[in-house]
Amino acid sequence: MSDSAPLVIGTRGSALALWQARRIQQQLRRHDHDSTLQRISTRGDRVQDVPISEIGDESVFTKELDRALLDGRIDCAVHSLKDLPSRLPSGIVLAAVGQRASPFDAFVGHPDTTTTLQDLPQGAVVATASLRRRAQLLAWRSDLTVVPVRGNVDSRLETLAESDWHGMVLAVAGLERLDRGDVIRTVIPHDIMVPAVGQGALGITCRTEDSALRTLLRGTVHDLETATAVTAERSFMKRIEGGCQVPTGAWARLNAAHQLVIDGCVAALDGSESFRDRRTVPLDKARAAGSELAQDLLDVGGAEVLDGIRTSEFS
Ligand SMILES: NCc1[nH]cc(CCC(=O)O)c1CC(=O)O
Repeated sequence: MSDSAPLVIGTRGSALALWQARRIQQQLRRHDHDSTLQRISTRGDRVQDVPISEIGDESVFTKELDRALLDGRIDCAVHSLKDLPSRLPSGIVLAAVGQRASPFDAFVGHPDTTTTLQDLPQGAVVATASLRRRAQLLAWRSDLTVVPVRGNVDSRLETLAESDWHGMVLAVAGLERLDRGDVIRTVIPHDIMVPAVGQGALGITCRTEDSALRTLLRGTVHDLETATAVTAERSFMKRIEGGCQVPTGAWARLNAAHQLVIDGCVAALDGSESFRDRRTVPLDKARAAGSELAQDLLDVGGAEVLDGIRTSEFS
């Protein structure tokens, strides 16, 4: 990084990714740092017809950006934190975490209906390719039918409009960033659906050795409260081993007493078993709380459920 040259920010090319990268660009500009965007397509963008969990690669949305960082083609990369694997490649660091928008999932009803999540008819069809969303929907209502859908947010909404499904689940944050908050029928309460690790937050990666840039990002786009919460969530995910590949979720936040509260969930794919728990700890115990909560859920039966899923799908 030189003082005069604008920073080169790497981003995927989807509307959501570009919105997020521009948001970081604006924040840097407020601190007098100019930057340019470099669009980089990832395997996750190119393979649109296969559920992410079936690609079987945690870094499906990040590998090409990592390559560009290590090759020096970009200085930093902006990601949905949800899409960042718990272990980053050697030489790359999560330098800063941007302020979180809503962490929750949204129920989006078919445009020809007015149904909310709570009054879905018996046997209703809901689309999502996320194992976490699927498992928790079925744990809540075993009569629902869950069908897969992929593609970026706009194409999924089009697919829903043309389908005979009752609705679909998408992240509140992505819909609101794309100015499509109007399609949200129900913000799904966390007692029905624990959000994905990192959902609603942005992660900015750079080269580990680029200490000047790391300091700059910490001083400009980093949000401490979000960082504390996602530290706990990512430590949960590390202990569970597997982000989008397994049906788990974790959501951490600060309470009024300034403690960290983390909810975690591990569920069977068909919703027949579901394990949930919560921990409340001092802020300096965020990392430990995440992995201890994960360990508890594994111990009470989660490990068995996850082992069954891993061997049946990937062997
Ligand atoms: N898996 C794709 C993805 N990655 C981040 C978001 C939304 C924004 C966010 O969670 O920060 C989405 C879309 C969705 O899950 O509906």
